[in-house]
Amino acid sequence: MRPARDFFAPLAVGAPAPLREIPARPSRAIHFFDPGNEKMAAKVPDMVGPGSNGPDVLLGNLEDAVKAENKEKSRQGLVDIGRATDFGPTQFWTRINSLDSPWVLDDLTTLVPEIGDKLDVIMVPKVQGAEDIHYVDRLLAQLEAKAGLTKPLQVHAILETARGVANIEEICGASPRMQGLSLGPADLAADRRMKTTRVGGGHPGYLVRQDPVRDDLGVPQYDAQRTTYQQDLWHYTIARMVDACAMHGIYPYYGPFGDIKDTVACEDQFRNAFLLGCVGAWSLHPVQIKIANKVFSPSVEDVAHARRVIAAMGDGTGAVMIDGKMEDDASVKQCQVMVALAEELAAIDPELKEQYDRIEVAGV
Ligand SMILES: CC(=O)SCCNC(=O)CCNC(=O)[C@H](O)C(C)(C)COP(=O)(O)OP(=O)(O)OC[C@H]1O[C@@H](n2cnc3c(N)ncnc32)[C@H](O)[C@@H]1OP(=O)(O)O
Ligand SMILES: O=CC(=O)O
Ligand SMILES: [Mg+2]
Repeated sequence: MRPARDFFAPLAVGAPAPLREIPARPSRAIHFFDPGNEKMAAKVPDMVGPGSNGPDVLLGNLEDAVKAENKEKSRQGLVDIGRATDFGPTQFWTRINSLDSPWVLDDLTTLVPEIGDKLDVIMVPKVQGAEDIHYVDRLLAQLEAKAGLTKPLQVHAILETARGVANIEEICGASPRMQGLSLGPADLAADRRMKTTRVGGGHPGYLVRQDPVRDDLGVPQYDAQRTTYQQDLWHYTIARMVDACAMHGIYPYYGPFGDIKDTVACEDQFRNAFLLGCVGAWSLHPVQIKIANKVFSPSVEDVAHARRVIAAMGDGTGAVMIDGKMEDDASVKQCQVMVALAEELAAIDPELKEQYDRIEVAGV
């Protein structure tokens, strides 16, 4: 067991000191691209920069969705992009191959010396427990020291095995490098033996049905028309993820939504995650970037309301009535979360800033 006083000690001589706090950088869309796919890679330079059209995070994916014969090409493509690109305010992440794969060691021993100074976060798939994070933690420290890096790399774990979900709290607290968790619904479904064939989203068979109406004699009419309500397959896991991340001061994300054409359901799934406490989601196709940017930015109406409550609450204690509703110490804290997020996003998104500023000018 590592005693508390050693938690923030570097794990290799010469490695940078771990961060005491994970910075709250906007990361509404984590946009996946295959760095070995020339067409996708060519689009990366135009996706960099402030504003609501690009993603907050560009992630070069080396794991699933990259064919085995292309692993090396994709890794080299990522190095080339990392070297050639000035990412400005856009974060640059990678998803390495899984820890039991034949590629991951080369991923880390190549990426850290070559582009470790450009990378912000390393996403680790199929994390099973704290032992996986400890392995990556020590190896990164050794590689950072060797490469002379001055900024520690952060680590993001994908929650996509039943064991990972069972060990969620220890994963979040395994290292000061831990930046966040993403739900990996596709692998998680397979690992749990769920009877689905989709990448995220809902399922029409997962529902509850209204009780049968009864006739005048009180006999239930089972065959009569009854409303059904589709339920969210991912509610339990997302809620667990949000609590574990909040407890450890790190950030929860919804993962992939594979039905690219169904932008409406994608928006719904992202919004559920946003309302429950997630800060972003993955985008697999350029069309999903805009959806994530919209959903994970507080609405102008919510920000206006939150500012009114904060102004009315003065020092933040007591109770007031606004529009017929009671507001007190607890609701003002929710409003502070909303306004703090709006301010973070406005700092990197000029279009949003203009919208949020307009309500201030209008004096709402
Ligand atoms: C369960 C998991 O692990 S999820 C994470 C792993 N999966 C991924 O990373 C998938 C990433 N996305 C993709 O591979 C692709 O978007 C696909 C396969 C889903 C769809 O690809 P396509 O059929 O080519 O989509 P489409 O024809 O609409 O593409 C339009 C253009 O956008 C480009 N494009 C598509 N996806 C991306 C992307 N993620 N990033 C950048 N450009 C992209 C295409 O290359 C194409 O370019 P072109 O106009 O120059 O020809
Ligand atoms: O990697 C993501 C997933 O859903 O699996
Ligand atoms: Mg996966």
